[in-house]
Amino acid sequence: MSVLELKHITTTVNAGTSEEKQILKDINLKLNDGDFVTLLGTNGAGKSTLLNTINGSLAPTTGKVVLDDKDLTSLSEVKRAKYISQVFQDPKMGTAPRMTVAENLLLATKCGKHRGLKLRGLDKHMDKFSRETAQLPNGLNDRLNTFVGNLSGGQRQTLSFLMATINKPDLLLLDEHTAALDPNTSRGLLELTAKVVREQKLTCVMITHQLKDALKYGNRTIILNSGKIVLDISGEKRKHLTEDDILQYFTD
Ligand SMILES: Nc1ncnc2c1ncn2[C@@H]1O[C@H](COP(=O)(O)OP(=O)(O)OP(=O)(O)O)[C@@H](O)[C@H]1O
Repeated sequence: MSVLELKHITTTVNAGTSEEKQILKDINLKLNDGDFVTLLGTNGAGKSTLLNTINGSLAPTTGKVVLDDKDLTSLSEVKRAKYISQVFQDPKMGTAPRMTVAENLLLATKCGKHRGLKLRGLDKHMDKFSRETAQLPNGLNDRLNTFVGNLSGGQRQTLSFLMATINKPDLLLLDEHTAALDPNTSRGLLELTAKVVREQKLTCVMITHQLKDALKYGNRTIILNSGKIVLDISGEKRKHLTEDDILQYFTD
C-alpha cells in the first residue's frame, strides 16, 4: 500500500522580507495506491516546489506530508529516500559519473538498506544487472562497465530511472525527467516509465509540460496554478479532457 497525503501544505519563502512569496497555498491532496499522476502547470506554478516538499528537500511552512499513515514532515530527505525515489530533468543528477553503470546500480540496490556506501559484492550482482538492463532502450546492457560520465544523456537518464525504481519505491517522483532528451529517446523513456509503473504497481507523480503526454500517461491529471490545485481529474471525465480544456486552467 502506498497512500500519500498532503494536508494543508503552505510554503512561504523569504518570510518577513520584501521578497516574501507564498509558493504553495493550502495544498490538500490524497494519492491512492497505484495512482500515476501527471502534474501540469505554468512556469513558476509551484510544481517542483511541491515535489521538493514531498521528497523532503524543502520544509513546508505549514502542513503535513503523510505516507501510509507515517508522518514524514520532520524526516530528512536522506531518511525519506528509503520510501521515495526521484528522477530529475538534468541527466547529470542522480548518478555518480566516476563510477561505472554496474557500480551505480549496486549503490541504488543498497540505498536505504546499509550504512555507508560499501560496494562489496558487485560480481554476484552482474547477472542480475545484465538481465535488468537487457530490456531497456539505449544499449545500456553493453555499458555495464562504462563510467557513467561517458554515457549519453539518454543512457544516463535511463540509468537514473532504473536506479530510482530498482528497489520498488513506495512513491516515485519524476520532475520533467524526459525534457532534456531528443524526441525518440524521450518517447522510449516515457514508454519504459509507463511499463515499470504498471508492472510494479507504483504510486507516481510525473511533472510534464507536454499536454499530450499528460493525457496519454497515468490515470489522473492535476494542474497547479499560482500554488493552488485548479484541476484534479481521473476516470471517465479525464478520458474526455482535451488539450484545449487543459489550457483554460493555465490562465492567470
Ligand atoms: N527557494 C526559493 N526562494 C525564492 N523563490 C523561490 C524558491 N523556490 C522557488 N521559488 C519561486 O517559486 C515559484 C515556483 O517555483 P517552482 O520551481 O516550484 O515552479 P514550477 O511550477 O516547477 O516551474 P517550472 O515549470 O518553470 O519548472 C517560482 O516563482 C520560483 O522562482
